[in-house]
Amino acid sequence: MEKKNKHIDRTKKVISIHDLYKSFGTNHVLRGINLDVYQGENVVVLGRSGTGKSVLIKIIAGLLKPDSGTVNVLEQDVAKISYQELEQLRLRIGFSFQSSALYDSMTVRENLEFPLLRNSKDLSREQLTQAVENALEAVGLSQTINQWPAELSGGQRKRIGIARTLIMQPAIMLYDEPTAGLDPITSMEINDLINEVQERFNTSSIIITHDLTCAKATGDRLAVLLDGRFAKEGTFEEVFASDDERLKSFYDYNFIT
Ligand SMILES: Nc1ncnc2c1ncn2[C@@H]1O[C@H](COP(=O)(O)OP(=O)(O)OP(=O)(O)O)[C@@H](O)[C@H]1O
Repeated sequence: MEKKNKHIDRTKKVISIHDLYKSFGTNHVLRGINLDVYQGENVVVLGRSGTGKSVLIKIIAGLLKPDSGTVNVLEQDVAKISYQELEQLRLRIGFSFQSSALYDSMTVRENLEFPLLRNSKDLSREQLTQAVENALEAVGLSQTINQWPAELSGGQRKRIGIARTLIMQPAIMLYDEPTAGLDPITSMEINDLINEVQERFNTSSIIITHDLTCAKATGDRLAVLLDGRFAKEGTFEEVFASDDERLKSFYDYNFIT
């Protein structure tokens, strides 16, 4: 799918990270991260295994505390707000984890109802059903409503996981390795879905991956994490036109189409 870039509002920063540092003991993982994500923008964070991509999105979601620096999400400083405010903020952030993390003992319908029942207790049965049907329709899997996760393919489970986050109408989507473990065709479908979600719900997204096909298909902008900092930012073409040998070798080892 061609990306159009028309949806980005550069006057609104939904995520703004300044001079972020995070270490675990002597393991200095993030060493001066700066990143702005604009309304409607898909930003891909690329990096090799263990470079701190997951740590970064956990900090954005308030699941880990930074050692220093500021992390503003939807105009709130995640390190400074109260626990209650953080809980409210998290409701506006949708996570798509590496594993789709569906509950195997629940049908697709029950999996999707679960976050709604936990967070919006006064919904009627009709409203719940409507929300579930809308979310399933958005990911193209209306027919699976009464199925069990075990009956679905890996790609379908991934889509249901995305539907379960969409049901909360998030402003921000965080995708952690959305195409990991999927075949190339299914990966392409997930890439298309990420773009469709962006266009339909006007979300802003951070997509962390080392799949360059995914990065090229979904990223309005790429940021390459190397040695705890963003070594390069720009469009796919800008990043990989660079003379930096580290980027060249990343490209050579990872690009497959
Ligand atoms: N809670 C934690 N406690 C201690 N060390 C941690 C913790 N979380 C992450 N780390 C360390 O931080 C580093 C970065 O981990 P992270 O999971 O962010 O990597 P990644 O870039 O997401 O890798 P991958 O692509 O393999 O998922 C690793 O060295 C990891 O061991």
